[in-house]
Amino acid sequence: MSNLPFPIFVQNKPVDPDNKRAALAAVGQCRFYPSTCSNPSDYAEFQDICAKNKEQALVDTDTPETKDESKKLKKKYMKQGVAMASKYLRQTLQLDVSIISVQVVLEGKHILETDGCLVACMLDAGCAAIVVDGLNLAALDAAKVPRERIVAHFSSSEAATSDAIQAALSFASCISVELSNNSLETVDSTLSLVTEQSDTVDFQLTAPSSDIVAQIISQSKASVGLVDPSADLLGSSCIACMKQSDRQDGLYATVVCTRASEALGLEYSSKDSIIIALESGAGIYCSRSDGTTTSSENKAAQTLHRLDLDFHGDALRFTVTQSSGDDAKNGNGKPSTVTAWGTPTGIRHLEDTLKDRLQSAPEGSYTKRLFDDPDLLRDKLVEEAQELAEAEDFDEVAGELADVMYFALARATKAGVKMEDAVAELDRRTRKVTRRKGDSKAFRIAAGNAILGKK
Ligand SMILES: N=c1c2ncn([C@@H]3O[C@H](COP(=O)(O)OP(=O)(O)OP(=O)(O)O)[C@@H](O)[C@H]3O)c2ncn1[C@@H]1O[C@H](COP(=O)(O)O)[C@@H](O)[C@H]1O
Repeated sequence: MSNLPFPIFVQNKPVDPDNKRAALAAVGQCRFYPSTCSNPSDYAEFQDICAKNKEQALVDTDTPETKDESKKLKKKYMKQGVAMASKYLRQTLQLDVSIISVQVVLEGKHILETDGCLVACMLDAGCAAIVVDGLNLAALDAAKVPRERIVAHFSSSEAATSDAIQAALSFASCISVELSNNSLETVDSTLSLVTEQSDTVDFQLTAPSSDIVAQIISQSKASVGLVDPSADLLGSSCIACMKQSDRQDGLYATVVCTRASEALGLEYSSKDSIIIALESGAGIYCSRSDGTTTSSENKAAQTLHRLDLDFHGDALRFTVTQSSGDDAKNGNGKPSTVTAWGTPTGIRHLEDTLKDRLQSAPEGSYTKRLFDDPDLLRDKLVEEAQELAEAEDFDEVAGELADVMYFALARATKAGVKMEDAVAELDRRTRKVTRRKGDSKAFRIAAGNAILGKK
């Protein structure tokens, strides 16, 4: 994907619909400063997370007599810390880390006093990277995570000397520099210091012109973070970074898809419609016939999660969730629960069928039987999982996998969980840095065997 400028929340709340900033992070990436970007009670919540990590770091696992107990305690604190951080990101800041790359700016003292535990905690909770003062080499070292997950930040171009950048690059694959003068010369000189192919530089700008943003982003390795931008500035800067549309009306083709990457339709975007989409957090597009943005009716129909620019820089993808209910219409009067190409197939079709069965099922529906009999559903899940585990040839594995998917989807549908929710969880897990041992659980095996034995 091509690069778009991203918001840096220094003073502003990341999600703020009242001030027309409902979905700025939908550009795919954002950075936030926990100490200043929201109200004091939110910061207190973040400090509780730091305190929990400190508790984890202080557990003594060196004393042989108490080693096992201490390890358990450490693991317990770790899980508690990750749960607190996940809640803070998702509920308090309303950032969906499963679909956007979220960077959190951490103070060196918090990293050092938690012996790096806070870093692992924030990354396990779904943050894509942590941002640390590039001059604080002790904190960068104490973070103890792969350098791809660390951004070394310099609060001025004067601080980002050649020596300082080289030192920081031992720990971080991304350098971030605050550009107070918006000087393109500084951009060039900084970029020339970062020679490794995969290393990058973020330039942090306050209220720049969209031309400057486009010029910086056109350089390879460079990204731009905008400090507390309005939707207008961010949207205009995004458009400035895109290639000119080859359509006469200047609109950009926009593929609309679900979180599970199913294409729902093709729409068109203009600068105005992108800005309104970022302001409102809805799937808003531009009409090809009269150039107007789609109606407020549409705002209720699609929640915007993310927009991406394609490799060529002239087509967009909007990832949305459509509100369910056959009466929900999008701006073109099409039912929102089906794709522009008619009835879906595959997993989406099965999911829709199962949802229907929950409302009303025909005589003899097996799915209804499963919904009405939780014990049967549990037993079938165990049975089909075992059959999948023991299947041997290609066809057998495919068939058993289909069975497992059917029963698993029946279980999920009964609980109101959608495939998209599982996809979000899988995406969130890709950010984890710690690995669990993952042994099988004896009591679960015994329970499964009891089910299989009674057949
Ligand atoms: N994908 C499935 C599906 N997979 C399995 N099953 C049923 O699950 C039951 C148990 O499956 P088993 O493999 O154990 O079959 P079995 O015959 O009991 O045992 P074996 O002989 O295979 O060992 C059978 O009645 C299967 O028909 C399914 N039943 C329904 N669906 C889908 O769900 C939709 C709605 O189904 P109804 O609710 O029945 O209308 C259907 O249109 C399908 O798309």
